Amino acid sequence: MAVLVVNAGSSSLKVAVFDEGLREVLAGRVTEIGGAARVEIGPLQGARVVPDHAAALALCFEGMEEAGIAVASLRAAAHRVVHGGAGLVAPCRVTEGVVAAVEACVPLAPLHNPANLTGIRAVAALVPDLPQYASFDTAFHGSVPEVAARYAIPAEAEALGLRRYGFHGISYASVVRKVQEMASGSVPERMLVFHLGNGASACGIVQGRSVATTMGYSPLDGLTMGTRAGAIDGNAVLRLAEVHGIDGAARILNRESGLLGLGGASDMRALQRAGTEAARFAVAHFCYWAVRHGGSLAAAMGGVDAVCFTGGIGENDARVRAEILRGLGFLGVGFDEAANMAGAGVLHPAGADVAVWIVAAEEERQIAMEAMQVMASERMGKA
Ligand SMILES: Nc1ncnc2c1ncn2[C@@H]1O[C@H](COP(=O)(O)OP(=O)(O)O)[C@@H](O)[C@H]1O
Ligand SMILES: CC(=O)OP(=O)(O)O
Ligand SMILES: [Mg+2]
Repeated sequence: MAVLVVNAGSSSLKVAVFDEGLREVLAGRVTEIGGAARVEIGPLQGARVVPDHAAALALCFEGMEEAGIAVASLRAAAHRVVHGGAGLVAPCRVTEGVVAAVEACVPLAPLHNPANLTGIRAVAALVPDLPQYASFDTAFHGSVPEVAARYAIPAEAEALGLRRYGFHGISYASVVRKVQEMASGSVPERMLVFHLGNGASACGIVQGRSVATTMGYSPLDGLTMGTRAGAIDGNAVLRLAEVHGIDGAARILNRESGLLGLGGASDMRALQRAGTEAARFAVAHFCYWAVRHGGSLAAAMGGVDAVCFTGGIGENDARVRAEILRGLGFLGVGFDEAANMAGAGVLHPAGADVAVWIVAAEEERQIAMEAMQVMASERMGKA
């Protein structure tokens, strides 16, 4: 009996199947969804036109069956849900109430929550009796102090739910777990973690708990991203809404900005290949703002003992890592150029005060572990 994990990102759909001993028996992904996507699921490999997340999920089921994993053998499905709002703060069983709460958060995470709901509904349609579970990207940031979570706005505005929730929490939790495993139980006191994917954020983590993060009310704030603007003055948002209407402003800020708006492509690999002046500027903007925000998080922690990179760009793009690490040199961060180019796990030189690591995000395993914990407590409740 196995657990199917569905991780719908803004531009990708990742699936994995874990057995009861948490061994990964299948991992697959569809990336660059929205056009000529790449498909890597068991025997299904190559380029395909995949217009949306529903089509990507259908391909995942096809690949799973072809790889010899029958849908009937699944014991549960577990999903990444990006925005859980104020109410959904711990992994849980998916009920109608949970679906309604995730639906209510769609305006807060327009690129993500619809894809997460697509996954939940597609699984329910295919295997109606399969128990489903959800883990929330917002949950890891429940430890952030009020001073970092609140905007300086009046109470009536705060009452609309306008506060900084933070995202990529499943990834940050998996990084903390993996560093803990690496260091046999302990984690560095102050960790600055960069999750650099299509969506990008950074997080200050003290004693394994989030104390500050760059994303806020929605996954739009903070770093320059694939198609999202990152931090922008509220009055500039109002001006865009005046000229383009609210939907137009939302489209520009969420889907047409970031690397795409500056450099003509949202995908870091494509930008690095393009090598045009605009592409170079977009990459420079990405790195500059990662450093600026990293400095702010370091200030919130009173210094840094370790820097970690994760996510598609953080794990794979040596040039971006080098640029960011050079910018963080003032914090005492050093790195070995050859280790960085080789993509080794450990990037700091021997004897360094600040550790620098590449830690592959294990969102799917984290989600499976969390779902299994909820299942275990359900069994305890029944016993
Ligand atoms: N080898 C690589 N070199 C540079 N960038 C890469 C590489 N592999 C993946 N990326 C980038 O990672 C980003 C996607 O990250 P990922 O974490 O998979 O996205 P998502 O946010 O959709 O989960 C894209 O910009 C892609 O170009
Ligand atoms: C929250 C978020 O931005 O997720 P992703 O990086 O998968 O788009
Ligand atoms: Mg992602």
